[in-house]
Amino acid sequence: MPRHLPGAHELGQNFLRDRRTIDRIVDLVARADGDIVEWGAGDGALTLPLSALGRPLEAVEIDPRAVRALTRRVGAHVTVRRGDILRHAPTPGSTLVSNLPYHLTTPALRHLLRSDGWSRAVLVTQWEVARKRAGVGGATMMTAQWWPWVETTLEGRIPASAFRPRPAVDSGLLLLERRREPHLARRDRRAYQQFVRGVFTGPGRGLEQMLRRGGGLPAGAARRFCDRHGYSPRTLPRDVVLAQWVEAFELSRTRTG
Ligand SMILES: C[S@@+](CC[C@H](N)C(=O)[O-])C[C@H]1O[C@@H](n2cnc3c(N)ncnc32)[C@H](O)[C@@H]1O
Repeated sequence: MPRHLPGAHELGQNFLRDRRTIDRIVDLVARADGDIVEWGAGDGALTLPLSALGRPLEAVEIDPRAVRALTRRVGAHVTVRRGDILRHAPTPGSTLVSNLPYHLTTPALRHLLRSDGWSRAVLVTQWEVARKRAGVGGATMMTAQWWPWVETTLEGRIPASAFRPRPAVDSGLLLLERRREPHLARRDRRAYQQFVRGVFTGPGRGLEQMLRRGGGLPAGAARRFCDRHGYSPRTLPRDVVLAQWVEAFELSRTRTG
């Protein structure tokens, strides 16, 4: 019996067909040196223009038909590998590029953030995801958890008409850069991320209560923190900006009322 191969839709195969968008992505990648890693190469819409930069390029793709076809079209400095992006570790110092398959956006972002190798990432995601990840109109828990180490910038909107087949929604172009000078030490990452999770998921109606009950801040410290930054009882964790997350985390560790 033939082995089942997932169809184009199941694999999130919405290929980029817009020259200007492809050029913008290549331009963002060209601003840094080092190896390039592409997650989800598909038919090479990005792989081939990226390969013209002449840098070592590793392209990972799960669809064996696409891997075979693309392998025939690239030069010796490009490796096309069949693999799962959720298990792939980008090489140290690399720039990671991906027009992410829609159905894997969140796990792929999580996997990317937990991988230590890459230094920048240029990503295409659904528009709403891109806005949220960049903290536009409020930060998500994942954004806040990685903010001290990774800067995320929304580089623009990509119309649905730039893809084939055409998806239901527009996309966004995201640039993630690992900070050269992080706002917290690497050794604090686990504790900081647990603190942010505690505040986001903590019981309470507004930030002050959530800082106390979810983040463990003494009552007086939580109140003074909110007063100092003009946070009202209706302020939510998503309204807190990077510098104040770091400050609240430091306060949670001093634990003086
Ligand atoms: C949105 S398409 C992008 C294709 C191409 N890079 C482009 O921009 O036109 C996503 C690609 O990821 C591939 N893909 C889906 N799931 C994958 C996985 N778990 N690991 C590797 N590639 C995957 C799909 O087969 C598809 O080629």
